[in-house]
Amino acid sequence: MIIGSQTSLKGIMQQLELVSTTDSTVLILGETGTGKEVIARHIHQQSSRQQQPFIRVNCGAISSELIDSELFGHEKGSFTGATSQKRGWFEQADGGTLFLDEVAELSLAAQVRLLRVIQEGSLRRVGSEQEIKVDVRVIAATHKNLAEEVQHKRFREDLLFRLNVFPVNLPPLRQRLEDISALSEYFATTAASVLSLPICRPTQQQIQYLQQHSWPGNVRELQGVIERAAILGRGQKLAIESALFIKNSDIRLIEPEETSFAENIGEVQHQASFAKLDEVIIQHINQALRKSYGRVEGPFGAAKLLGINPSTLRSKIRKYGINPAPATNLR
Ligand SMILES: Nc1ncnc2c1ncn2[C@@H]1O[C@H](COP(=O)(O)OP(=O)(O)OP(=O)(O)O)[C@@H](O)[C@H]1O
Repeated sequence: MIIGSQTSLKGIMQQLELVSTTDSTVLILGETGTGKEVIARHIHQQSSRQQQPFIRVNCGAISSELIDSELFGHEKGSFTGATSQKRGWFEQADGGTLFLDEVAELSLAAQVRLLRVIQEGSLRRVGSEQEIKVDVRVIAATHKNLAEEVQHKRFREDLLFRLNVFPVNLPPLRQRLEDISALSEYFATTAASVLSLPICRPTQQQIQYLQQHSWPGNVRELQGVIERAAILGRGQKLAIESALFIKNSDIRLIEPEETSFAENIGEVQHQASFAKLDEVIIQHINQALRKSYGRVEGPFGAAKLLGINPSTLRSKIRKYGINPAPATNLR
């Protein structure tokens, strides 16, 4: 279920309708938690490959020594530890879709080989001279600014051109506040079912409260907050203020009590009324970071805007767990 397909994501969904049925490579760009994988799966499901495998590979999670073998497979004995022949992700996705998540994390050497497979539609397993034909649709995603990565020579320009046939820019949640209501309702319903609790829907006032948050973790963060709110509310209400408070404040505030977590809820809710100052500070810092494109220091940095020392700002960023990265679209 893609929430927002009739609102903030409507334009994107219309584009996806056009591209899904083709075999075009798609590059999905967006901050962490904006729904890149959700979109990749949707493209696959709308394509003629829907009955074939959809394989997701987190390129950032594989060590550079193993990446070739993981992507392209290997022959028995091709390196120490290669005790048997192995088909790589490309071969496993044959006929279907390979979703290369965090593609910017690939080493430059792996990028060369990836480009070759995409262009030629064939690969060689590690330790083999034999060309194997593969029919794979590639969808790649990253939260990084690839143009910047190319500039810093961390990403190959030719691969970017090849991947960037059809770019999809997913906006961060703070730029699609109109979806917070539907997303919260959806997550509240799924949380209730998972937790076997009665469904509690967010009130209008709670939606407005949620819309004031900056959501550096985007939809994933909202999902976590709503689930926590359902637990804290024990099936009677969504305890949203407490859920956000626990996330943003020092968790030790509620730990010293020897009583159970559930018994602490009343206390936490009482403390939550004092949490607003933290919330304001976080939002203000986020606003300054957005204005300064994530720069902390320097004449155009966020510290200057806020009138504080960069080191003070850094310690606040750490304290509040703020993500200082700017919006990462291809510019
Ligand atoms: N539009 C949406 N409708 C419903 N659920 C969504 C939507 N967007 C994201 N989600 C949910 O939010 C969570 C994060 O989404 P997803 O994993 O697709 O994000 P991502 O951008 O791929 O994250 P990362 O960059 O960290 O890999 C998932 O649980 C997903 O189901």
